[in-house]
Amino acid sequence: MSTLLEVQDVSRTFGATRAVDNVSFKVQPGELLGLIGPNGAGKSTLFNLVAGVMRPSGGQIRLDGADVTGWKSHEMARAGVARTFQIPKPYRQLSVIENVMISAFLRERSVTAARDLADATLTDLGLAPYRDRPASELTVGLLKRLEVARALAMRPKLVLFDEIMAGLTPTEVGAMTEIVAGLPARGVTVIWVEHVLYAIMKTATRMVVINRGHVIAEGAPAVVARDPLVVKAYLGEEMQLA
Ligand SMILES: Nc1ncnc2c1ncn2[C@@H]1O[C@H](COP(=O)(O)OP(=O)(O)OP(=O)(O)O)[C@@H](O)[C@H]1O
Repeated sequence: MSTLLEVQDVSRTFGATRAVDNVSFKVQPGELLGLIGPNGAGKSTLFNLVAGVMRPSGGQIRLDGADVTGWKSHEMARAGVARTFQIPKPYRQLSVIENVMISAFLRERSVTAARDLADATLTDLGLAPYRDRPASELTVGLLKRLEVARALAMRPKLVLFDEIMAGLTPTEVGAMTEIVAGLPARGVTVIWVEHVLYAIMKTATRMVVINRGHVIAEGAPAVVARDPLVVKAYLGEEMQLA
């Protein structure tokens, strides 16, 4: 199978800050890649670069073998890359279904087809009971789900999840973990930034760890959890994964 995403020697500077510094990694179709690291490590910047929100200062990004470096976010969305934001940004006055339909229109032209795709996505995410509520009435946990639904209704090949577990109760984390874990089987490859480590470490098929803009470790969750560099930079102590 050919590589889905290749990030090669990618950098992004903000003045004197090298937020992302010569980062390289590859993602294969069907992977669930966890991206972790301390606050300020460069994770969100990396997402912004892959999603076309920002241009890299250097390096190359390839999607399905094509050079997409510097593409804008709407071009990346059309090419199959969707993302969520750390702070959900729904259209608060619109209903849940309307919010998801806006994403569905990226793939569907008719209102009926967009509504069907949005309804199917809401059902998958357990949001069907809230279909006609204004987004402004949702709890934090449901807003996070809506954020995920909006990304998935774009029918992406690759989805970038940015801290979708933040603020969720343990029960909600469990339900969201199941949703994320089921995506590769449905043809959606995932890169997931998360500080809720027990959820990401048990779900990801591979981890990339960044610190100060650099990749400091890469590999299976159980291996990364014991890596001395990762322990020192981020974990504080070794993580035991069952
Ligand atoms: N728009 C910007 N302008 C200036 N500096 C920025 C900008 N965005 C990020 N930075 C800086 O780049 C570095 C990386 O930030 P980034 O938000 O990518 O880290 P992060 O790993 O996502 O952190 P967190 O886990 O807290 O979300 C930080 O030093 C940050 O202050």
